Amino acid sequence: MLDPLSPTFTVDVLALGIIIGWLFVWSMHLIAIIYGKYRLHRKVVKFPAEHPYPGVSILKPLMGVDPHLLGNLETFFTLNYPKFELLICVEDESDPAIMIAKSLIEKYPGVNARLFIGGEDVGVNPKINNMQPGYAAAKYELIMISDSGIRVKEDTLLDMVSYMRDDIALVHQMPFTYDRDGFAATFEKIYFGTIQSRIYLSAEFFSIICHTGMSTLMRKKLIDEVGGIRSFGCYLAEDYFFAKSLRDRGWKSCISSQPALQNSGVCDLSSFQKRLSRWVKLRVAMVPFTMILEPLSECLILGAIAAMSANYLFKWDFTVFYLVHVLAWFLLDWILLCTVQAGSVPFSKFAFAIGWLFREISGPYLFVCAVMDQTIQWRTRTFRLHWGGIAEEIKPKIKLSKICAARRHTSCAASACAPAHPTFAKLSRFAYESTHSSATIRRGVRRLILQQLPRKRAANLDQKQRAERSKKAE
Ligand SMILES: CCCCCCCC/C=C\CCCCCCCC(=O)N[C@@H](CO)[C@H](O)/C=C/CCCCCCCCCCCCC
Ligand SMILES: O=c1ccn([C@@H]2O[C@H](COP(=O)(O)OP(=O)(O)O[C@H]3OC[C@@H](O)[C@H](O)[C@H]3O)[C@@H](O)[C@H]2O)c(=O)[nH]1
Repeated sequence: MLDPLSPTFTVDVLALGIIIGWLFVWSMHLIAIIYGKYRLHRKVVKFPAEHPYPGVSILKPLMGVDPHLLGNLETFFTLNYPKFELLICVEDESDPAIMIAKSLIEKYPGVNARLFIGGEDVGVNPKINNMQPGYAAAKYELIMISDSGIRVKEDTLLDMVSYMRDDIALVHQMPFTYDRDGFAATFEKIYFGTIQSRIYLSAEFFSIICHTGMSTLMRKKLIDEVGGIRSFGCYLAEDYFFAKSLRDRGWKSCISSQPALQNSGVCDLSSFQKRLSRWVKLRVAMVPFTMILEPLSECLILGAIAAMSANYLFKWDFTVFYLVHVLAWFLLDWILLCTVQAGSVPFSKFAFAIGWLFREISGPYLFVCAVMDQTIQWRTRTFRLHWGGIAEEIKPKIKLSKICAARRHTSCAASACAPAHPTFAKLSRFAYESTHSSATIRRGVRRLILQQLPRKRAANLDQKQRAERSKKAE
């Protein structure tokens, strides 16, 4: 029994609290697996004939090109849904994504698709600024926001709309990944299919807001009620605040049955870790309790403190407790991943073990690094977040005209490579994610081209640029 007068009372309570928290996390494992099996990958329920489908305006904010953009975007042109429009938004008039969008618009004249170039400066969030002209032109009652790296199945929109019941205002797809090759892709799938799915499905089960805005369907009139998407432009995590604003007005949100298939052509460990680190900073600023709970809910950390507590309270062997804890966690993560994938994963169990260990070891380290650094880098811009989630741009975007020159360089180089050539992805990432000056970008792009293109092609490219420059000088 706990005795408040005992000198060890505080330690006793702490140890007991840790064991209760540890049991709670195990219940989250079970909830995620059971709820995931029940909620995900269900057959799409069609509307009865007398009930017309609501129209959907799909906003596609694009920035830059990667080797999968064409294929991903094309899946939206082949959606099986009776009434939708595609509003493709590109901020920069020299962005090569425009060419891709135009080629698809031409290829599918039967699809109601329009291109909005230039964006509108309505806040700090560049994704909102980019989408604003498209949003202003949207004519249907539902809007879908879908990021550039998302791929859809023919019936994805039907699936999402079927969850938009009378009391629901927001339906989102739980982030997951499309099957791709390579260790980075394996790592991404493991991250989204284990830790992220566990939190997402448990939060959904307990009706806690946990909305990532890569693929979201919302009632437009409810967003218009608070001034449209421009009212969320002061936040970087507009997705969380969309859900919060609707929840505060008494509306519900839910996940759809199909998880989101992220299929960006830029798939490497460093970009992914940067993205996760940006998300950690957003979460900590918006929901500060995650600063404590997030590291404490990591397998290796929680296992260690729970083993110490069990050893202190019940004299159980630390090492045996810890090893059983890690093994059971690993097995439940495998089951959850298979549940979210709904089929076999595109890698071996050995690859899973390596990827899982790497995720578990790097997760806490990444978290600490993210919390220590106050600034947020998103594509070409740098921001600082204030408590509550309001963002401020601290390093203005590299001047448009300058970065355009670097981008022209990139697309020129890209057309010289085969589209699937790894150089293409490298060049895109370099030019679009870089916060260096445009001269540095140009130098770097040039170095990459010279390193990786066959000599003759590189020389041609160089000659072409020199000719261009002397023409300009004239
Ligand atoms: C006793 C254990 C409690 C566990 C607390 C776990 C804390 C969170 C741990 C890991 C985070 C995993 C990722 C969750 C998905 C969020 C992805 C994301 O960051 N997206 C942002 C960018 O798009 C977006 O702006 C953020 C949206 C949601 C942020 C809110 C996160 C809070 C989640 C808390 C859920 C606790 C569920 C526990 C159930 C009782
Ligand atoms: O400057 C930018 C950056 C991004 N975007 C667009 O915003 C979308 C998401 O961008 P990224 O893929 O870089 O970022 P993430 O996947 O991390 O986004 C995620 O986290 C931040 C949230 O605000 C987003 O809603 C969520 O999708 C893309 O469609 C991209 O084209 C812009 O339009 N302009």
